[in-house]
Amino acid sequence: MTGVYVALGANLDSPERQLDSACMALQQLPRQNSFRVSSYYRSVPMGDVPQPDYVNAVAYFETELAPLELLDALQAIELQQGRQRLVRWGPRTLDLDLLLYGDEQIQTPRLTVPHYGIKSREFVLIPLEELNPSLVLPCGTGIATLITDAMRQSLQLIHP
Ligand SMILES: CC1(C)Nc2nc(N)[nH]c(=O)c2N=C1O
Repeated sequence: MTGVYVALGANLDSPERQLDSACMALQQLPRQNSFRVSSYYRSVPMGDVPQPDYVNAVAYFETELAPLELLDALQAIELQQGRQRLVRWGPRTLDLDLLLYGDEQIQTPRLTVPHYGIKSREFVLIPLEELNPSLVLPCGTGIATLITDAMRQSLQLIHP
């Protein structure tokens, strides 16, 4: 079993319900256990495409699925929940991004792990810290060193 962290994001079609459904689907994945999810946070859209605020969270679970099998499973859940890739960095019903796969560093045409935004996105770092304050990235950086007061103030806790 490998411990993995997945970022959840949604800003269309009842985003909180989208994340609830995604959490149910993640818990149904084969060969996984120890599922935990952070609180939900409201965040201002990153990027310059006008769109509604996001609801973000991070989930943790252990899996026997290989990285690309897990990626396929995440993309299937996104599609089941109506994900349409119309505009790059545009609004979406559900985004599931594989942030970390154990301590592995993966670089393939389909998958880069750790996720390229993991060190800069407050809507990833704050929920990650909630799940594991002492988390150290494969490069050796502790996530606690990456979080600023400005990041904390930019996110609004929705519900634990
Ligand atoms: C469009 C882009 C880059 N911006 C985001 N902005 C926020 N706040 N949350 C996201 O999940 C998110 N996802 C994205 O893909």
